[in-house]
Amino acid sequence: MLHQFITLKNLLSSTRLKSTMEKGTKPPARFSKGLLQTEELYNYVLETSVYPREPEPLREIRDVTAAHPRAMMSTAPDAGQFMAMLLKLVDAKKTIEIGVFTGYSLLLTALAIPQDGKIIAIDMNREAYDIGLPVIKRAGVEHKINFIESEALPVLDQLLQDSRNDGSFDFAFVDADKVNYWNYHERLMKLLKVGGIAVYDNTLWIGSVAMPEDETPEILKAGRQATLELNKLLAGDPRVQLSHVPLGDGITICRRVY
Ligand SMILES: C[S@@+](CC[C@H](N)C(=O)[O-])C[C@H]1O[C@@H](n2cnc3c(N)ncnc32)[C@H](O)[C@@H]1O
Ligand SMILES: O=c1cc(-c2ccc(O)cc2)oc2c(O)c(O)ccc12
Repeated sequence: MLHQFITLKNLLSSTRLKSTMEKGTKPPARFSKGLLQTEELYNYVLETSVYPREPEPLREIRDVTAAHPRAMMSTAPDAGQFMAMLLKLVDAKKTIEIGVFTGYSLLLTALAIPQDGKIIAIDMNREAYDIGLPVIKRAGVEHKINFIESEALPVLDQLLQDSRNDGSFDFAFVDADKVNYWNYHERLMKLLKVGGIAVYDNTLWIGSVAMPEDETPEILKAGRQATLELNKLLAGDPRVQLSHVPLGDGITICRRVY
């Protein structure tokens, strides 16, 4: 499906962009490649500031993921670099991740937290995780990870059954089914400590949030609607300080304030 998204996106933008340019008008921003002005600019950021500083195990996990038909689902390396910064800034020790896939974001988290740090990593499908696991093992951080193969909501509800988990997490990363992000947020607002951080991925949903509904490719519509609703709810949530950052596919940082 992801493959379809990307192909569709590229197809759509290149054909529409071409016809717009043939008419001699400036292409509207929604047709630009990626979230930056040009693909070249994005590559400049990656080549200058991201790849040279990317830890070797993360490069390896990108390599082993590259052959996967849904490889583009991995967290973007620039967004990952920013997450590693946040993890260090809040001195995160106890974290939770929803949506593991082959483990790029999981490994960057495991590398950023201390030796005795812990990550509860939830994914309903273990198959992709097993592709990245040898890299995680070689990096010497597997002992920090508790991988749970499950739908995420029941796991969060189970954690909330134990009052010792209330306000105990430093950091959460959500990168799974868009329709449930608000359900995850409601639970994370109890599990995170005050000052803890939740990061939501894909909050610009491949640029579709700024497309008119009737110009949005069918395949993006459900995710676009869910993301539009989530973004509105998060922006109006007084429990969090928020920053909507245009890295990768858009990430929204929420810091619990009470
Ligand atoms: C975008 S990928 C995660 C990418 C990952 N963060 C990375 O950096 O490679 C989304 C993952 O969420 C998982 N997922 C989707 N819906 C889920 C749900 N309801 N509960 C748990 N996992 C889910 C999928 O199986 C998939 O592996
Ligand atoms: O179809 C996608 C695409 C992405 C994506 C796009 C651009 C980036 O810089 C990073 C990621 O992410 C997805 C995702 O997280 C998901 O759960 C499903 C589909 C896609």
